[in-house]
Amino acid sequence: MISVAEARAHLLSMVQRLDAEEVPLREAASRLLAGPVEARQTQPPFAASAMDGYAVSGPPPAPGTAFEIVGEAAAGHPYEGSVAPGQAVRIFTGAPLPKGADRVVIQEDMTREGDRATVTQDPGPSTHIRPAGGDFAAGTEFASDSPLGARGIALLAAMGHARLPVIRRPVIAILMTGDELRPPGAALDPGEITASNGYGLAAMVEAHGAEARLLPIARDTEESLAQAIDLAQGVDLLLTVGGASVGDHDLVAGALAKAGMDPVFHRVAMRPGKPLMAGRLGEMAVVGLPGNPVSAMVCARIFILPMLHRMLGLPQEGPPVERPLANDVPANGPRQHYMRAERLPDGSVRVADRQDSSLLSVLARADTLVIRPPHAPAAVTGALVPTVNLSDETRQS
Ligand SMILES: Nc1nc2c(c(=O)[nH]1)N[C@H]1C(S)=C(S)[C@@H](COP(=O)(O)OP(=O)(O)OC[C@H]3O[C@@H](n4cnc5c(N)ncnc54)[C@H](O)[C@@H]3O)O[C@H]1N2
Ligand code: MOO
Repeated sequence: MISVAEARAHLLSMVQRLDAEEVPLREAASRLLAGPVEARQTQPPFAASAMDGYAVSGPPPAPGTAFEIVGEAAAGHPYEGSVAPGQAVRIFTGAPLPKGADRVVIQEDMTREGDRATVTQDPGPSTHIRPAGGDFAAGTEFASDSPLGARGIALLAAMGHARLPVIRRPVIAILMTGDELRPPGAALDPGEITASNGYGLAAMVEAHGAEARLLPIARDTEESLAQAIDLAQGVDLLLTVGGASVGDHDLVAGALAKAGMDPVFHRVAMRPGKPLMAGRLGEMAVVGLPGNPVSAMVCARIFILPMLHRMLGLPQEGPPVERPLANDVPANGPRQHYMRAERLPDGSVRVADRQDSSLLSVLARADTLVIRPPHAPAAVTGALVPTVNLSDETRQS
């Protein structure tokens, strides 16, 4: 059995950053830019009025100064002439500043009668002008190593990008296996249970930028598994779920070997997740997750998300955060234990009483995994323990 760290290193070495593809701006949200892009234009493209008022030339006019109104400038409707001393152009927010104008006096500080406008109070020093390029100049670089969010999309739109180069979405096939499994909602015959973890895995990888393909549930026969593995050909990563252990009906490793998979490892000193296996099938990485729902979800959090981050070119997450325990935990056995826990308002973590790897209700309540290294001695309330955040699973930028 290899350690968690060894398994993670193997798994990361099985994938690499994917190629770029170009997508319309409207499809770029939550995608990763493949590299820096440059502003295609200057913003604002021209000096513009920031207020509704009168464009005039010269220093701030004193109260009582009168101007002759020679024209009008509105957003999208420039005034083509120029403004001479003593003249004013009626101007609205967003309009290009006319030639010769040095400032905008806001309309609250002026009064108008026909073609004359007179300053009624000190307009102060502000010019109320947005200079050309005040936001950014053509050629300004935009780079981001996190998924594009609303603010980035708005800026890239302003920079004039109708299409953007983004990292291709990894395609992940998810294959649940087992004669006992029925889809959610289907009636259960004796001995049958509802398949659950594949749906959770799909939600998790989709929240992190992958395209998930949930394959039809395979039966515990070589033919059914071979057929399902065949359906997955061409994806970046195949996740099988179940049938990974040592029982007579655990046929997945055999079926993958028969399909030509080069095994990389089988079994990891972790809990849950001992039967985890991995290999390469042509260009495709394959990870065999244990069938127990919590085992599959925990292994995906610990191993599949880092693989996904590598494929997307995202930085790997930092080291585990240490938090104080809110209750005592016993000494650990030989496998690294990822214990389901809840963060309390004071920042401490309460480890759940029941840690069986079939208990989805406990996992759903948890927001943290407390990491207990192999052979860790008992730890008491208040002791600092390394933790993994589970709420990241549903992050969506
Ligand atoms: N003699 C041994 N038995 C077991 C060992 C062992 O080392 N020696 N390991 C145990 C551990 S740890 C785990 S984890 C399980 C995992 O085994 P498999 O990957 O072969 O999983 P299955 O046997 O197919 O299923 C386990 C359990 O989970 C249920 N299941 C399976 N798929 C799903 C699904 N998609 N949705 C919901 N539930 C699912 C399945 O019905 C079983 O109850 O092996 C131990 N045994
Ligand atoms: O490793 Mo199993 O996943 O403990 O339940």
